[in-house]
Amino acid sequence: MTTFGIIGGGAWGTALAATLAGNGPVTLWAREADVVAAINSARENPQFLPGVPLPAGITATADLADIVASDIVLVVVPAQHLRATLALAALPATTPIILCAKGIEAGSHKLMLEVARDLVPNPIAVLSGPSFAHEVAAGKPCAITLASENKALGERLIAAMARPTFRLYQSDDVLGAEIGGAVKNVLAIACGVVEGAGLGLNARAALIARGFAEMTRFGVARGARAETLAGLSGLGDLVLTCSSENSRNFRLGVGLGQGRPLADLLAGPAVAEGAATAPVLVEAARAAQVDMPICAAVAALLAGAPVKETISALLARPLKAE
Ligand SMILES: NC(=O)C1=CN([C@@H]2O[C@H](COP(=O)(O)OP(=O)(O)OC[C@H]3O[C@@H](n4cnc5c(N)ncnc54)[C@H](O)[C@@H]3O)[C@@H](O)[C@H]2O)C=CC1
Ligand SMILES: O=C(CO)COP(=O)(O)O
Repeated sequence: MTTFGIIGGGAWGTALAATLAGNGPVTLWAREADVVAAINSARENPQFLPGVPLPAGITATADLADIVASDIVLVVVPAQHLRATLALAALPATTPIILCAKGIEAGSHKLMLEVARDLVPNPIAVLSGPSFAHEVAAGKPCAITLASENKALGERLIAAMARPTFRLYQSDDVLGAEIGGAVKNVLAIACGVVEGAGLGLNARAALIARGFAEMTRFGVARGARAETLAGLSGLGDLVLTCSSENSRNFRLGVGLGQGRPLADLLAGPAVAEGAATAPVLVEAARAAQVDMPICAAVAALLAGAPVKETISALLARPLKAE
C-alpha cells in the first residue's frame, strides 16, 4: 500500500488528501494549528474547504517531520511559498515529489520544477489541470495531467494515485503543464474583469480564444509543446476558470471590473495565484520577446490602472490577422 504525504492544507491539498485517502494513508501538513486540530477532531477543514467531510484515513500534522516517511509527497503550497517550504521539508532524496502549485516565482521567473530543482535532487512530477477542489473532494469526475520527464516515474505515480473519478493523464511535457496552469490564472482574472465590467459573453469568448493564443506563444517560446497547451492543463483549465465564479482568480477579476479596491479583494486567507503571477509573467514574456497584451492589461489593472481606459487601450490595438 502507498502512503502519501501532502504539504499544504489549503483547499487543494485537502481535496487531494480526501481523494488519495481512498488509495492509502495520508499525512497532511498544514501551517495553521486550528486547521490541523479541526481535521483531526471534526474531520473538516472549515477554513479552506468548509462543508466537506474528510475520511478517517487523513492524519493532519503541524510538524513537517511527520511527512518524511511517506512513499509519495505532494507539495500544494502557493507558488510564491514553494521555495521556503520545500527547503524546510528535508525529504529523503529518493522520495518522489509532485508539485501542485500553478504559478511562476517572482524575481527568478522560475516555474515550480525549476524552483524545486534549485533545492532537491528528488524525482519530480507536476500535477495540473481543471480541478476545482470542492468538486474533487466530493468525488465528482475530474481529469488532470500528471507530467514527468521520467516515463516510468509517471506511470508509477498514476498507478498509485488514480481513482475511479480521478483520472490522471500522463505527459512528458512538464514545462507545458506548468505554463498552462500559471497563465490560465492570469487569463481567468481578465475574464472576470469582463464579467464585472458587464462587457458581455462575446467579449469573454474572444478573451478566452485570444488569451489561449498568448498562452501558446509564451509556452512555445519557453520550450513547451503546443499540443500540451491545447490539453487539460492549458485549454481545459482555461475554460474551467474563465467560466465560473468558483474560481478565485475569476472572482478577483469580477471585483476589479466592478471597481472594488484591490486590497479588499485580496484580503482573506485564500490565494488567487494570478495576482502574483501576472507581473512576473509580463516580465518573463518581455524577456522571451513574446507579445501578451491581455496578460499585460491584467498586470496593469493589478498595479492600479483604471479599468475603462485599460480595456479601451486593449481594444484600440492595431487590427491584425488572427
Ligand atoms: N483550490 C483549487 O481548486 C486548486 C488550487 N490549485 C493550486 O494549489 C495551490 C494551493 O492553493 P489552495 O490549496 O487552493 O490554497 P488556499 O487558497 O485554499 O489556501 C492558501 C494556502 O496557502 C498557505 N500559505 C499561506 N501563507 C503561506 C506561507 N507563508 N508558506 C506556506 N504556505 C502558506 C496556507 O496555509 C493555505 O494552505 C495554488 O498554487 C493553486 O493555484 C490547483 C488546482 C486546484
Ligand atoms: O486551478 C484551479 C482549478 O483548476 C482553481 O482555480 P482558482 O485558483 O482560480 O480558484
